[in-house]
Amino acid sequence: MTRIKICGLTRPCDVDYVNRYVPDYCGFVINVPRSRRNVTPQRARELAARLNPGIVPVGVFVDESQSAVARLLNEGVIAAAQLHGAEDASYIKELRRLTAGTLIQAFRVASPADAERAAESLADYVLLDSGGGTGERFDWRLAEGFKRPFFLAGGLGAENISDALERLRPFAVDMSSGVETEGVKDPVKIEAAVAAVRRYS
Ligand SMILES: O=C(O)c1ccccc1NCC(=O)[C@H](O)[C@H](O)COP(=O)(O)O
Repeated sequence: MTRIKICGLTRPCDVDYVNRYVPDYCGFVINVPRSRRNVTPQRARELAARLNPGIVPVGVFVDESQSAVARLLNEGVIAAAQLHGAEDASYIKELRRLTAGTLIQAFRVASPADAERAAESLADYVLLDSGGGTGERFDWRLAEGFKRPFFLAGGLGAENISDALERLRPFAVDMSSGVETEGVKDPVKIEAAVAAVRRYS
């Protein structure tokens, strides 16, 4: 069954929405001030404490120090870290030394070389994306036949999910903009997106 991640939760009611529709993962964008979905580590703690224990909390980071990422993993605030910056193999090796948490490395896929780099990642999973929370799709032809389990992200929502699953067979789909209305999470869109994945699976 294809896993589902709903990313970019910022408010207690967003957590209530995912608790209601139960995706497999949810994401908090932590310490990324340029993001409108940014939350502080303390806010992430409060939101994660409200989360259904059956949903895996993921921290989304951009070039955060390994010690700060490991602290949130080792405290159990998050169970996985999604790395969305320029983190390289040495960064991941050091992070692995500090924590046993699951690591997801995000790649912006704009060329075949990007997909090749992603395939070599030392992380547990890779996430193929157009950017980070942009609501835009990348050229899916670049992910056809991708050789390891991956999260598919970028411009996904209830309307294009079955096409994505049919073509690319990802391990998981990750949605943020596509389950928002006027910049905030929309429970009707979350319900529709989760149902679309479950229906297909
Ligand atoms: O959401 C953000 O603002 C963000 C900022 C910086 C790095 C990552 C960010 N988001 C990651 C995600 O929300 C998802 O992994 C993915 O990019 C979803 O994108 P989309 O559904 O296209 O909004």
